Amino acid sequence: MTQDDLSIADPKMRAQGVSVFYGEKQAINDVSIDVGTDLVTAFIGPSGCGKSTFLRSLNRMNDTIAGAKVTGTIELDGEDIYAPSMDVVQLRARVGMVFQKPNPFPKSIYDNVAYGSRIHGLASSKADLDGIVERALTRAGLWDEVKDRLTESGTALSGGQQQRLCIARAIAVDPEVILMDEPCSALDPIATAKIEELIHELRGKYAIVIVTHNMQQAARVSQRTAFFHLGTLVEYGKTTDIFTNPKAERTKDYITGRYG
Ligand SMILES: Nc1ncnc2c1ncn2[C@@H]1O[C@H](COP(=O)(O)OP(=O)(O)OP(=O)(O)O)[C@@H](O)[C@H]1O
Repeated sequence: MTQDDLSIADPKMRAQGVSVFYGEKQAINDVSIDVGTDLVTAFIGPSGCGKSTFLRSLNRMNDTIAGAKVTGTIELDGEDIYAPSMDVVQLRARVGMVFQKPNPFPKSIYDNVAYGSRIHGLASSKADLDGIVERALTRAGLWDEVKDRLTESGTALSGGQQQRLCIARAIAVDPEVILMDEPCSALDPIATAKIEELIHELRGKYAIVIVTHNMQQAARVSQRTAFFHLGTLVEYGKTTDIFTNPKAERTKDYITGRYG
């Protein structure tokens, strides 16, 4: 793997020698990567290269897939997230996830955002919870559009609004990292632009990792890019370097559209 001058002195997350298996099949092979606190990191690569698999290993979502096994180490602030003592529910609050297809709960807009805070007991009163919901919706750029319809179902919103609702739901529990798995792939260009804008605004508040098929999107939203191919991390570097001066032949071929 080619990796230079990444200077992430104090990484939020550090993966070392990570491999992921589905039964006998190995989907990720010996991947090591640091995720920076104030950065947006994009995972790119052709379909099936393992981007989503690796992303899911960062908050143990692969635990929910029968037969999936992760080896190597992944740390959050230096703490092994696969240690037996790790509380997976807490972990997933600290490392939140936004999926490809917006997946609001069939509950009110308010309850969607309040859900995690209720589970984790983060609010001491109704007024406190109201504040958490308003702050999360504001941060997700949705408050003005929904403040007068908080009791309506989250599923009644447009696709782009639903995705911002899911981002608000992730934000509401005060995560440290937000993982986004192709968050715009089901959205039109206007809704996509809003999510990209939002990613800019959220940068610095959370470490963000985004899987995207769209190389222009990776170039627009991220400061670090990791290029995966056939389960390996081929190249990881500053986004500008990856797109203007890739070191590996395979990266060059991919970003110039020769495959994928
Ligand atoms: N639940 C699963 N069970 C078995 N194999 C899986 C499972 N999920 C993914 N795989 C396999 O692991 C490999 C990596 O898949 P993954 O979805 O991580 O790739 P990806 O790069 O995110 O692809 P895409 O861009 O198409 O979403 C593929 O060969 C895929 O078929």
